[in-house]
Amino acid sequence: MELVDHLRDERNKAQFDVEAMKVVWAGSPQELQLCDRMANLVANHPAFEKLKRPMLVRKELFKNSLRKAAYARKLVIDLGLSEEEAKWLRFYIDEPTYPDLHWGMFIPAIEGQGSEEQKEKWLPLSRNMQIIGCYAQTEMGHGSNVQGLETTATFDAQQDHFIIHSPTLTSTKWWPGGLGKVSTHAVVYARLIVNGEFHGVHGWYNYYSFSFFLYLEDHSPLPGITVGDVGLKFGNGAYNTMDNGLLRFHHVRIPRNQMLMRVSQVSREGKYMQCDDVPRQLIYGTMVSVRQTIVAMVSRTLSRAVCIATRYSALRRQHSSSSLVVPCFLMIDYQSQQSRLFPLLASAYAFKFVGEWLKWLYTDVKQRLEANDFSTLPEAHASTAGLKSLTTSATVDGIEECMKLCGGDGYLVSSGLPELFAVSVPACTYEGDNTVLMLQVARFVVKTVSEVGYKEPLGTSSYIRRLNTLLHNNCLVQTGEDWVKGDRIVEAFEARAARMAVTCTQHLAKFQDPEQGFSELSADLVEVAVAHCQLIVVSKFVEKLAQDIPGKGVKEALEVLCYVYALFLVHKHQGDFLVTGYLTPKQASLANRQLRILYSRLRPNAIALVDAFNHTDHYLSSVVGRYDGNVYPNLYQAAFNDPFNDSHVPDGYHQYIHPILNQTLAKL
Ligand SMILES: Cc1cc2nc3c(=O)[nH]c(=O)nc-3n(C[C@H](O)[C@H](O)[C@H](O)COP(=O)(O)OP(=O)(O)OC[C@H]3O[C@@H](n4cnc5c(N)ncnc54)[C@H](O)[C@@H]3O)c2cc1C
Repeated sequence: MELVDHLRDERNKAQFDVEAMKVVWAGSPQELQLCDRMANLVANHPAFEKLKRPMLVRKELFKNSLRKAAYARKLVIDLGLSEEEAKWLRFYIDEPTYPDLHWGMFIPAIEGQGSEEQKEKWLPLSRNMQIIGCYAQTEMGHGSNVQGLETTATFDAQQDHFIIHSPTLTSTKWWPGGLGKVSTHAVVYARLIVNGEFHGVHGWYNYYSFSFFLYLEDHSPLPGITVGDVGLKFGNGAYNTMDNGLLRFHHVRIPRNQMLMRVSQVSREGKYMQCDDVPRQLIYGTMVSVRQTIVAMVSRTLSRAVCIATRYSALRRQHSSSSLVVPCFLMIDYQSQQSRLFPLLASAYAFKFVGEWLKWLYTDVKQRLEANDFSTLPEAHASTAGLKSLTTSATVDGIEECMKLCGGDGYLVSSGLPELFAVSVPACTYEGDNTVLMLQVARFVVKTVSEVGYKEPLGTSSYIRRLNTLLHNNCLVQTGEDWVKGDRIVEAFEARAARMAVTCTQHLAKFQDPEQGFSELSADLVEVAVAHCQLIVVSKFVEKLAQDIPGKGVKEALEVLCYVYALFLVHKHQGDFLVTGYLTPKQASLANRQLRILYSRLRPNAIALVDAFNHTDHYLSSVVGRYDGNVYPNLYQAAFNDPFNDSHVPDGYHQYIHPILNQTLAKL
């Protein structure tokens, strides 16, 4: 049968070289090739089928995910895949499972916090997956409040052991992925008690981590350990493939050398020592690394939702208001649809580029830390925390919007969007609750503002050096075209962020107790942090455009996306820009008018821009987002693929419907 491309006309409208844009999106020709290879390896392997996943009950679902993880491991071994290739293989399998935590948290924790000897012992075992580990920090009563962690590790000098104990119900380790059923080992965070003295109660990095066995040979828990799964989570399929666990200790003894001892140690005699040559700040480096990975991945998640909604919008026809009989309008041609969809398309690209920059930042910070230079650490920490928060929140909201953009069919599991939403929501919570992270960013920004004059702001906060100019010079825009200039846009975001930060800093100064002030103004402080982070995203997009970008029309298409992203934010947050006095109402309205012009320039490129994400149909797993656009026959078929349609007579029909029809309910 001849394959028909229902989106061919849309693809023909593209004004840029899609293959060149694929390279820009992937980061390099090598990355494109790598991702393409791994995506197709997964798409063509029967073990990684995923359409039935939302129909499975938890136990079947979990077994299915274990099967996939085993096949993935087998492929890694059989094909001799590198760690980088294996990472992309797992990504395209598209199912949260224990290896995510094993590779993403357990191994980095040992690498970052284990002594050389411990690394030599545990890393080969971990990398061969002869042991499987998880990362157990959160407790039932203490998530964001890491200072409150209650699990204790008491040193027993006589036996050269630590005794790990959960003194209260609220000290139960709660949520760690991979812990519930699979992990043989855990890195557990606990308060260290040596000679009756607590060590480290002043911050999360003062907690101590221990890596040890949880199970006996037959996979029954070691004596004193209670372990299990926290229970069913939101959504069908979604994050339920992961065994997020609970863990309690009843005076569990582990050898002293199970404490991760790179940063501090306890000697055989029970002497606690900080290792002077290894800075504790190194642990921040791990956080920066994990969060920058989240930002890198989340742009792909948003791109996936946007790809589905854009393709469906470019296929589905509606009636025009003048003719209610002849369907003529494509959904994508409604201005209102464009004003909801195109900013999300632009956001996916914006987040991709800021993710690339974060990757660079992490490498830079790592090199500096190794050379004992901590000068950029606070700024790097604030940037990664803030961008993790900003991008994951926007992505989750964006997926929900994409669902609505597809109308009723977006709500069907077969659209791929409900499960994508359900699996993505927790990214707003894990690795730091997004609001709590924004408050940390706000602290950093306010501190930077208050130190102006005697401490030089660095990197992404260097705009604060020009505080005077930013506070007093208002926007110079006179025409709509004035809005599509990179330096003007960046200056607008700088002025807004600087003015909001200064106002908040002044309000905080009125409080005698700074912490009380911080608490009372926390809602405003979050907005300061959002303004600071949006400035980072906008300025990194503008910086990207200053680079040499090959390919016919590619740079021009990206310019449109950049200004759509920025002007959409100006429009959405125009209250900030107006209240701070930087913009006049006329300038705000010019921005909005220019945004509409940009939407019309983006329109012909819309399908090509989502094709440039290079997503396979397997990865999208969406009937309405298929590459060929052949939606309706497949949507119809998907309904009949649901086992619920196996029979016309559902279970319970005779028992509960007949009595109503036959008027025999009295016998029920
Ligand atoms: C799917 C999933 C996987 C996870 N995986 C792991 C894992 O592998 N290992 C692990 O150790 N943990 C894991 N976690 C736990 C996760 O790290 C915590 O859920 C997270 O730190 C938030 O803590 P919490 O749930 O206690 O929420 P809370 O901290 O209780 O937050 C609840 C609400 O209070 C607000 N809030 C909290 N503190 C403040 C404050 N100071 N100021 C203002 N508002 C505040 C928050 O914004 C939020 O709205 C996972 C969680 C999920 C959902």
